[in-house]
Amino acid sequence: MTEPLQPDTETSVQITNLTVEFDGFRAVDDVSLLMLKGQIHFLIGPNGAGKTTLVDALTGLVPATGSAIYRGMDLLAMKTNKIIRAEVGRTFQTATVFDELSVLQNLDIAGGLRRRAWRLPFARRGVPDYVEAALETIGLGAVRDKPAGILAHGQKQWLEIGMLLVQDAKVMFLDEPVAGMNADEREETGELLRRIGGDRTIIVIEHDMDFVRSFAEWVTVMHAGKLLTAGTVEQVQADARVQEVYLGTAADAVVEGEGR
Ligand SMILES: Nc1ncnc2c1ncn2[C@@H]1O[C@H](COP(=O)(O)OP(=O)(O)OP(=O)(O)O)[C@@H](O)[C@H]1O
Repeated sequence: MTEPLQPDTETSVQITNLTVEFDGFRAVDDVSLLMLKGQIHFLIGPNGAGKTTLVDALTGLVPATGSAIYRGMDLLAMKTNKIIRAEVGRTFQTATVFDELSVLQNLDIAGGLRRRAWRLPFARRGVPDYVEAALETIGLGAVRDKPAGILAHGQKQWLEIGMLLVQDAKVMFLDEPVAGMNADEREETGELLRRIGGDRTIIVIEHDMDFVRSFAEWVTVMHAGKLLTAGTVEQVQADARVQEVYLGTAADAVVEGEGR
């Protein structure tokens, strides 16, 4: 693996030779890359490139070989609940909120995951400060007592991000957060990512290239399980191999060892 291109930034997760096999099929094939603190990092690539599987491996959902070092721990050797407690969280392509519970209750329960004790919100008075803060950050104060099930699609995604905030996730993996959103919602989501960035590491799997262009600080491109290339939006867009894989004309254009 080559050295980071931005040596003044701090590595958050160092992934080395990460491989996931399903019955002999390599969905993620020997991927090495760095995720830097304070950076909005996009993971792109055609369907089936292995993006979600990579995040599944980093969040304990599928077994993988290689290593993913975060705060001196190997995420690949940890179970999901331990990974959450280590302040690494994720959202899914389909929002996973509890529809019948209110926005506030969803946030409170997510906070409970971090506190370990499963303290249902009904049993308690008042709203913890960090829940209020998350509510404000995601802009859902006006619907705090509404059941999550009635939220618009975009609002559900923001609630999911709020659920990571109350867990105090320092590394957040977001799987296609703007899929199905209108232009205004996409813009608001991008602004939200900037607001919560700070000292967090934010990894976004995304197909919406306008969104990537507007908000990516770093882009990693995967293709057929492998790392194709990585760089700024401008660098990646100018890379002929990236254009080729998106056009489907260069299935064997993958080069190895181009992480940073
Ligand atoms: N549980 C599984 N068992 C077998 N194959 C799987 C499994 N999960 C994913 N795959 C395969 O691994 C490959 C990578 O899938 P993955 O969902 O990670 O791609 P992706 O880049 O996230 O694609 P998309 O953008 O369409 O979500 C695909 O060929 C997929 O069919």
